[in-house]
Amino acid sequence: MEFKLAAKAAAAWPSPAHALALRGETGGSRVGFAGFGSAATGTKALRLRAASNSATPVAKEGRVDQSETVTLGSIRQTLIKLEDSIIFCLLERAQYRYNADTYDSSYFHMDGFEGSLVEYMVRETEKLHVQVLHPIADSININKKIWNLYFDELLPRFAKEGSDGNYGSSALCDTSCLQALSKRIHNGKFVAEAKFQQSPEAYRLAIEAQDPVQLMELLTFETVERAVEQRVEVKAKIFGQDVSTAAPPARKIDPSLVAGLYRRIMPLTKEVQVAYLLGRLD
Ligand SMILES: O=C(O)C(=O)C[C@]1(C(=O)O)C=C[C@@H](O)C=C1
Repeated sequence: MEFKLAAKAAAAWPSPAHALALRGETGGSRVGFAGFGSAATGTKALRLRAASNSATPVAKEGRVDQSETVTLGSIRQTLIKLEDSIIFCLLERAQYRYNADTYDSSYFHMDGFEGSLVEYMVRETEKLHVQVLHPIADSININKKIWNLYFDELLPRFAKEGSDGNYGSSALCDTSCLQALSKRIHNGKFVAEAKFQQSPEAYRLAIEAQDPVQLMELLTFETVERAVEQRVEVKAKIFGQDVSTAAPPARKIDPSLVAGLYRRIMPLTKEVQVAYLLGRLD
């Protein structure tokens, strides 16, 4: 499968020379990366074999949480904590080179599995989570877009070119990054539930009209978004500072990349919110 960079993203981030290496290597869409899994250490010619490790389904309860735990304030605090998780995941991955073989299915062999090491790792670490939301939440999953965002737009911009042989570690870090991004973006379901509970009448009209544009206007807070961008850039500067170097300190990752990433994350979080709200009265 071949992917194209979104024009918006290309404007936000410079295109690296090795981005082209991604074409055709990241086509996995059979993913849902909510869980966490085991590590594998790579070698140049990957001939990895592992026991099948399917996640055990967890019973789901399709009920709406009407308690005070779903408040906009508390969910925004969760989103702020997830910023740290995302930045630390990116910093972990940035210590390895791009390692193209991690994404090349011809370098990875597993009986009964067609795909790359990273696709295998993500699939095997997948888990189901219990939710306390309206049942519509279960049908909303934009992991394919998150996969494309990470592998097409983000990773080639922050991973150094070339290979260092750490394919398993790279795949493990990629899996953690995808999980953190997925968790953050799908938390939009909780944000939307909190907003609905806070102003049910305003949202009810837009939901009954099945009007995604009006819903998008209602749930958007530009000042909050600008504050998020500024905060994550500052965090990336501080967390990614290499203290072993003399002034000016070297950065393990370009802080503007993280701000750029959030300019892509927030619209996806809002997309999840709109999808949730459109089905909220079903
Ligand atoms: O804080 C909110 O109200 C959110 O909906 C979250 C979020 C975000 O993704 O950070 C998304 C939309 C808003 O415009 C502001 C911020």
